[in-house]
Amino acid sequence: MSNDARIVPTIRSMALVAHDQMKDPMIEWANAHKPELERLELFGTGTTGGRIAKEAGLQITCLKSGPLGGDAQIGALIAEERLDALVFLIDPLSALPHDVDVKSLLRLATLYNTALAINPASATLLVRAASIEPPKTV
Ligand SMILES: O=C(CO)COP(=O)(O)O
Repeated sequence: MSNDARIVPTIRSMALVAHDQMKDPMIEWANAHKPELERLELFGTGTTGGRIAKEAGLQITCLKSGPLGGDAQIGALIAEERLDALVFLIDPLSALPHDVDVKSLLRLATLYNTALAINPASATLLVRAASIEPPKTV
């Protein structure tokens, strides 16, 4: 990825992940942003992705459930540079048995400069930005 692309990224693919307490907000958010999301290649962890497919009617590739390796699979997509953006609605009030996987995913998103939103407000700004074509470089 060139330096320009790292500063003004093009977003064509996005992963959607939500902890249990954040799944209802994720569904509400996905329904509110369906037109923008339909233009992207979507990936999701098992339960989040399944609910988005069913309750928002979006086409999404569902990986394993987060605690069973789904977070690691999303991290692998990032490491393979196959993912442009991640919306990860994190529950700030619960302890999670797979916290190491959550940390690893956030670390990889940071390392690879993946566009990242961890709450609905920033996710909205991210998906809006994703629908704007970046300026052409000369
Ligand atoms: O646990 C998760 C993210 O850490 C989400 O996984 P599910 O979408 O399978 O619930």
